[in-house]
Amino acid sequence: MGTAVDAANKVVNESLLSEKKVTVIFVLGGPGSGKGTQCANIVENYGYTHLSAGDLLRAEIKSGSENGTMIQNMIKEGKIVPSEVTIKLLQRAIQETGNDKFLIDGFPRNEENRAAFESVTGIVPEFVLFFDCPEEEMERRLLSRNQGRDDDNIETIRKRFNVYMESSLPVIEYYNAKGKVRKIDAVKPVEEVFEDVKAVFIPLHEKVVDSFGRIL
Ligand SMILES: Nc1ncnc2c1ncn2[C@@H]1O[C@H](COP(=O)(O)OP(=O)(O)O)[C@@H](O)[C@H]1O
Ligand SMILES: Nc1ccn([C@@H]2O[C@H](COP(=O)(O)OP(=O)(O)O)[C@@H](O)[C@H]2O)c(=O)n1
Ligand SMILES: [Mg+2]
Repeated sequence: MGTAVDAANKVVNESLLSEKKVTVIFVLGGPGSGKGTQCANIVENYGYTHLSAGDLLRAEIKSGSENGTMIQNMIKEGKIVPSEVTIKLLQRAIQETGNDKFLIDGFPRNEENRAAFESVTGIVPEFVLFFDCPEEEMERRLLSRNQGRDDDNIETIRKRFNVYMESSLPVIEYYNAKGKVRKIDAVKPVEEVFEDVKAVFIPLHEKVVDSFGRIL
């Protein structure tokens, strides 16, 4: 049961979100597991808005915000930025779009992220799409990503893997215990991984039509 403050926050945020029912899917998996790549495919096929927590943080650095230096240092060290910063960016992005369904990629990355998002927004994810990939494959992909990222070097990558094992996997376990994890074998080629992703999304989006052609 949440506290009175949690309940009050939830009411405020529900009204901020115009009491519209917002559908959220968390997209999780280690660094380099293919979250961003598959989110782009899902957006194209199923009309979700993709919100990458890492992209929002990098945009915040570029915008010259007062938090920029702190965020830049944490990313370089592979550390997780305090929830209040990331959640504000996610909330703003959710409110800016006209859409009502979102893929939230790379968030929550630790227990603090998870609990704060739930109490601040009142949003519970439909499910968690989890890209499961061995570390050596993720390392190979990150080292050849070539997006000019400060954190795609072997020293930071090792730190990110440690943070993933210690802080992010427990969040996936938390949702797994609630039956909310849809696990995808992410080591296969992009197209094959997307076939498995589609198998998760098709049942959500297929229309059931009766014998008169009416959508039920
Ligand atoms: N299934 C795959 N097989 C091989 N390379 C992949 C696959 N999925 C993504 N990649 C590549 O690996 C790198 C990391 O992918 P990305 O989607 O950025 O992962 P994440 O967002 O989980 O860090 C990118 O260069 C991407 O093109
Ligand atoms: N919820 C989040 C997500 C990312 N980040 C930071 O942003 C970095 C890059 O995240 P990302 O999701 O873009 O990285 P990938 O998993 O896509 O490689 C992380 O290593 C963290 O330093 C964070 O602090 N909190
Ligand atoms: Mg990514």
